[in-house]
Amino acid sequence: MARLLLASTSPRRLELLRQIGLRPEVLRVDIDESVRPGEAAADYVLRLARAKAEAGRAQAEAAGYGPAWVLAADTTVLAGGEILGKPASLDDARRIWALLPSPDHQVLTGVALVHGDRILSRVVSTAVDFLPIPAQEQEAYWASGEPQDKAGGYAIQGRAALYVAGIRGSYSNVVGLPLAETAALLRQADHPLWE
Ligand SMILES: Cc1cn([C@H]2C[C@H](O)[C@@H](COP(=O)(O)OP(=O)(O)OP(=O)(O)O)O2)c(=O)[nH]c1=O
Repeated sequence: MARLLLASTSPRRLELLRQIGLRPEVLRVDIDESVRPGEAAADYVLRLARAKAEAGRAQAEAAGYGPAWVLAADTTVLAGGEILGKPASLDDARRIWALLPSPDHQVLTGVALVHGDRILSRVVSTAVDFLPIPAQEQEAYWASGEPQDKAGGYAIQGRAALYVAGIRGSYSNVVGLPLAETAALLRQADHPLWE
């Protein structure tokens, strides 16, 4: 049995993997997600994805799991030269939203896969053309509960679809896990996709 472990508590990532017919077990890992001074966005998401996957492997080994593939990812938004995480408050969200339509922004996801002593990883970037959120809609959007746990303070798969004029690149990457590229990593690590 090819045991796939997902070192992420993001319900979106689990849902995306299920969409392509995979049924991973979920591990909760906690790592420090602070950005290092001067760190580029691509380096940041790659470092975090790898750290989550390594932490997942350590946890799986401690729990006595047999051979497994441990998958992890981290998503962030790059706009106006700034790395934007999850908004801490409505004021913070307003500041972040103002940076998104300029005229586009990048969503970057780092993906890492650990198997045995190998670690495979890559970064995928999607450009999102984002419309300004009208001032009179901002409070209600915040109150919907959707922005709080999302990088950039919005969810393309949710209400914020109405602010997305278009994207260039992977849609699943924006939701938190680029599926084509993740499948490529799994094949590279000899994980049988469907068995
Ligand atoms: C831009 C955008 C982000 N997101 C989500 C994807 C990620 O789950 C989240 C970014 O936070 P992450 O830190 O990448 O992931 P997480 O905290 O949800 O889960 P974990 O750290 O346990 O792996 O933002 C959307 O769901 N839709 C979007 O349109």
